[in-house]
Amino acid sequence: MDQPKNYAILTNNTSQTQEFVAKLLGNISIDELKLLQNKRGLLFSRSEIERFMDEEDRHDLKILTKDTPQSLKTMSSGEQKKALLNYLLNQEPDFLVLINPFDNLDVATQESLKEQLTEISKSRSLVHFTSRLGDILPVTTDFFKLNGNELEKYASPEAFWEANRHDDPQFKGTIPAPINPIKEESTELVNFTNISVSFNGRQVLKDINWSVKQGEFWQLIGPNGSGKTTMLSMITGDSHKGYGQDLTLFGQKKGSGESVWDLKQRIGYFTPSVTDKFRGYHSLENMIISGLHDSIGLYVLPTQAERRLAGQWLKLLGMHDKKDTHFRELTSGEKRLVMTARAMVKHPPLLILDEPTAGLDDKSAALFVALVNKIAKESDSAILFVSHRDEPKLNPQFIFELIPSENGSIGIIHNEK
Ligand SMILES: Nc1ncnc2c1ncn2[C@@H]1O[C@H](COP(=O)(O)OP(=O)(O)OP(=O)(O)O)[C@@H](O)[C@H]1O
Repeated sequence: MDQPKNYAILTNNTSQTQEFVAKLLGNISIDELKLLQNKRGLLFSRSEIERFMDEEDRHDLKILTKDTPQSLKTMSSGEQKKALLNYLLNQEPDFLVLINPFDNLDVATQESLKEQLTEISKSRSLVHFTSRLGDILPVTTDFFKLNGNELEKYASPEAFWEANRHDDPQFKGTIPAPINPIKEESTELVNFTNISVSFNGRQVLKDINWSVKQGEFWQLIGPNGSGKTTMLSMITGDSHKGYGQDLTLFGQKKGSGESVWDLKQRIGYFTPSVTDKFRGYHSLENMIISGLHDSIGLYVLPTQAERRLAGQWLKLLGMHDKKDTHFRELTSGEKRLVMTARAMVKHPPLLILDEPTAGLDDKSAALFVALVNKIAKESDSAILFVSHRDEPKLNPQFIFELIPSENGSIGIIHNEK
């Protein structure tokens, strides 16, 4: 039997991936992929996982999780992806369409998924849509780029790699100062002392000790399911697991009558799914100003000072000429830069960025990382950057690593990378 073809399709901010995948799975003829014509393909993507989560939530249909009492929603990304892949393989498709399969996965899980896909690629074709060059599988036989809806084929792997290298991005100018600086009395923003967390009798975090002080730049890493989201939600006030334990936030012991509103005031938070809340027609200027009011739209007329400040941020991002453009018209990379500016506009004592580069192409991710490094250097905000990926150019001062063990993850601190 001939070795099946394996296709890598590099995507960028212009790619209409969803439309293209719909064509491919709908058996609409695509010249460059004609070997897949009339074959049965199945989709492995984040959106599929979300669709199954929705089925569980709304219709109580446990499809991917039928063999476990746990819901898909509470599983780690690695557990969710494993469940989806098993489900798809059981249906014996001719080919698999993968969209950014390694996003949100830790290094070890990425490696084991890579091995599994390499094995699968021997018996069926893979069509791998990826925004990251580093994710391309060595078994790839045919290289493409998706520009808009057009597939561009490269004559050789060498031609592909040569054409898609990119230079390091730079921002010109400095981080704009806040209008009303927030005075933070406590030098220690976060303190976990021997914090442990269990879900349904299973311990997830064990004796976590961690202190984040003003102005520090931390990266929080750990394999899927190690408890990163659990820790973050204790900091943002979205989890009650901190009550009755020795958790202090901005100098106030958890459970001592602190208000969640007060907490939110001191934290700038960004995770890519937040972007979905902004579906209306918000101009970029209003988007940034709304960060001063913690609102989704803007309900009061902005002051001159606020408009000036928004202008300074947009200038820094190289989007000054787009101040009246609607947010929804931006590429996903641009949206994340604007959302980060929005989270940062007040200069909150703590800026949390949760998997902020997931799904971005290399160029947009590098630009995002350059912005974060700049914020770390030029502001007094402490930064907490959560990611699985080793973002090559990210310059955290400290890394907090969660290492799973049978009795829950323990935390280890590394100085710099
Ligand atoms: N509400 C819940 N009920 C039951 N189990 C939960 C709940 N929330 C989290 N878990 C479990 O706790 C563990 C830690 O989950 P958490 O989401 O904090 O990990 P993570 O490090 O953020 O993972 P990922 O990187 O995949 O997002 C996982 O095994 C998860 O299944």
